[in-house]
Amino acid sequence: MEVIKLDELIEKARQAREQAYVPYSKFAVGAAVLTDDGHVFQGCNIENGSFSMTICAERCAMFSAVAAGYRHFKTIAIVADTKRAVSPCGACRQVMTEFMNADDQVILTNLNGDKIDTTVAGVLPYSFSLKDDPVK
Ligand SMILES: O=c1ccn([C@H]2C[C@H](O)[C@@H](CO)O2)c(=O)[nH]1
Ligand SMILES: [Zn+2]
Repeated sequence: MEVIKLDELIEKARQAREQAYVPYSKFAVGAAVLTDDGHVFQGCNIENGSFSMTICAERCAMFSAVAAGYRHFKTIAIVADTKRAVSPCGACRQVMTEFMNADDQVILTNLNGDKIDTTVAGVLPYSFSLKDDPVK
């Protein structure tokens, strides 16, 4: 299996951003997740006239990987045309905790090339986990 470089994953996120369906916000976001065996899944934000039905690029990419049978990703890269590296919303951070480990890699970037190389715990410290449930 070919080893994918971080720059290639970011390029996949940029390509996915081109597919964003954003007639309402005009704010296009792209994401790409890397699985343990080197597969890449892309996602873009997809809006809806019933606004709350919108899905973010990050969850689109993660759910696409899950639908293909993957249950763990080691890296997610996110890109938007923002002044600072784009930051994922709370819902997407929570979904990351379901399918990634606390020390797995989260890359926040923008079209200017600003880059923040952080982790799941970095974007969501003290995250909720069912592992804390004493009944389990
Ligand atoms: O991290 C984020 C934040 C927002 N959006 C989308 C949702 C909506 O389509 C638009 C504006 O919130 O950006 C994402 O895709 N990812
Ligand atoms: Zn989100």
